[in-house]
Amino acid sequence: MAATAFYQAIGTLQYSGCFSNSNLNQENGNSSYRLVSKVFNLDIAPLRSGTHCSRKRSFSVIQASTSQSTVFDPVSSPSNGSKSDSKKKPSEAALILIRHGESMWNEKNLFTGCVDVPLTKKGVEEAIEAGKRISNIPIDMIYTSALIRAQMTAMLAMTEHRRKKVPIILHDESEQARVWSQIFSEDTNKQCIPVITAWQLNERMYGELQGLNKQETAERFGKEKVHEWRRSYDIPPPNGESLEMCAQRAVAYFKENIEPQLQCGKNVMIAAHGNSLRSIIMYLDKLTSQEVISLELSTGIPMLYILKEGQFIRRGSPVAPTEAGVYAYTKRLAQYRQRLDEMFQS
Ligand SMILES: O=C(O)[C@@H](CO)OP(=O)(O)O
Repeated sequence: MAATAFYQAIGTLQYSGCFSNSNLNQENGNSSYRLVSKVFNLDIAPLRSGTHCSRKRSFSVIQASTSQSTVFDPVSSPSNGSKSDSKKKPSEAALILIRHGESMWNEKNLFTGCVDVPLTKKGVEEAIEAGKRISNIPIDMIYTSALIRAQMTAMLAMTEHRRKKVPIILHDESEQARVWSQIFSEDTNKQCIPVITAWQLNERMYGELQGLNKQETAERFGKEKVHEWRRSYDIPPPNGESLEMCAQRAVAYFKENIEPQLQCGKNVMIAAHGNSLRSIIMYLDKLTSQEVISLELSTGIPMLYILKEGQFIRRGSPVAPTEAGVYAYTKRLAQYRQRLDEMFQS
């Protein structure tokens, strides 16, 4: 892979500012550039298969299948190991974070928050492009917010995944919804990826700014004030949520529901929003409330983390599916890709 290509791709994350004066660990060190060197370093630590992970909620037949790793899958994801090592504790899982593609209110420069706005055509294209970038990375479970722009992004991205499993939204809003969305074929279940929607992953509620133009609001209230509302950690916009308040629900949800899946070896994708993901990244990267101020996420750019021996390691953004080096982040991911290559010969 040309290093410049990676620099360009990672640059679009606008993710460097927060590292320039941070005390992050070596993996996450000063800006994206340390990530670049990491891409070429093969991590050959042996991966163990996942133990069975119990889900808190019951999701009928699909749920059962997501926890059955003993069923033979010709391209099983790294979390689904062989019978012989199924008792060992998993030591690694992939976590993909994607901010939704451009929404129709991003395009109009309006504060959006919890208003449920769909993607633009550009946002659709960004989601598909994001899908190409993660098409060789195993995904066992998907979490999205309750908002359509995040759900569209997840679904569109999955149309590009080489494994061709079908993402299925698990409806558990009522007993009837659960019963009526059951699947009665175990074979079909094995080809599905459960998608869990959670309001806790929603964009932060922007209060009385929702629907206002960002530029006009800055002219009216002053640039500094609006920047404070948009990026400070603990100052909420009028009648809205601060990032701290958003973190209280989003990070709590992550810790309670998503992290246990990763610890069980499940590979997870989260499609969510600028601020709910900023709060989760703040937790993963151990950013301070000062550092998070300059953390900006672009629309539709996937970011990969590896959970390994209890630590989240940020691996940056996969560049393109054709770049072999990108998928050699770990031996386990490289093996997954190799199996896909062998199976689909593309
Ligand atoms: O309007 C919003 O909901 C968010 C994300 O688009 O905006 P900001 O970048 O100001 O947090």
